[in-house]
Amino acid sequence: MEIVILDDPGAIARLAADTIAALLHEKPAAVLGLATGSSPLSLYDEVAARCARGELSLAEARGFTLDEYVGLGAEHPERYRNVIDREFTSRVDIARDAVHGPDGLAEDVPAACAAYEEAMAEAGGVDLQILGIGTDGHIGFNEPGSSLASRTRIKTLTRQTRLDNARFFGGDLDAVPTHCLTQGLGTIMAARHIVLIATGEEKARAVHELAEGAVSASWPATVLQHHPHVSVLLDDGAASHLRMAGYYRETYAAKPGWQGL
Ligand SMILES: N[C@@H]1[C@@H](O)[C@H](O)[C@@H](COP(=O)(O)O)O[C@@H]1O
Repeated sequence: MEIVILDDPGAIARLAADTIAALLHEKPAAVLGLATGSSPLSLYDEVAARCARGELSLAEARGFTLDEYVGLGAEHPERYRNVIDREFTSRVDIARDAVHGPDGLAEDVPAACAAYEEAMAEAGGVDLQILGIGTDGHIGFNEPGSSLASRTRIKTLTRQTRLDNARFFGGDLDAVPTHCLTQGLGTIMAARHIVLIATGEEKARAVHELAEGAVSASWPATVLQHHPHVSVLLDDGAASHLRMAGYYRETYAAKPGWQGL
């Protein structure tokens, strides 16, 4: 796991966008794993700006989102399918039908989850997975207690996650769905490269557990310690509980500029 601490949020977005650009240069039809939440927004802005300037094309790329609320109507602005269209798909040149997400309105939920796993496998798996992290250490919507080997399935959201996400629902906790479909931890672990972005002090405890805690379902993101290629991009606030912050800073500062994540 490589920990990169950058004070400037723009630098985090540029570094993550450089990583996407390098991948697309090698493999124009790359499969991107897309995350919702506020953490990747400046990255999506950066990718959209590069596409607008003609520096980057996602015309052949494909995308799979991590998760989806259960039961939000097709037109609901917070339905993750709509969020990802608004924040990403509609702003870059990726084909709209090349971006997929779990079906939160499916009648047969287990079948929809299995179909989603199959679609990802058929696409050849995710090349680069963008991740955020919840304050309780969840990734996707894999709440504490999630099996480290889990695959796409229905989950009950914790009260903490619903409280955290109430800001997207006008501050109304009751408006936040109670259930979601999410790629499992095992599904996320199958991605070839994972770039996790966390900013702000409210993420500091979760980031400490992710990088320096014991691997445990109590802090689901700790499963990433078993992944061979994870890049964790942090600002000072999110890095503020890291015991080894000085070491991570020195290590990254000494890294040759040509070497990507
Ligand atoms: N399902 C999403 C996660 O994918 C995201 O990482 C997390 C953190 O969100 P934010 O980036 O807004 O802090 O929130 C939600 O629960």
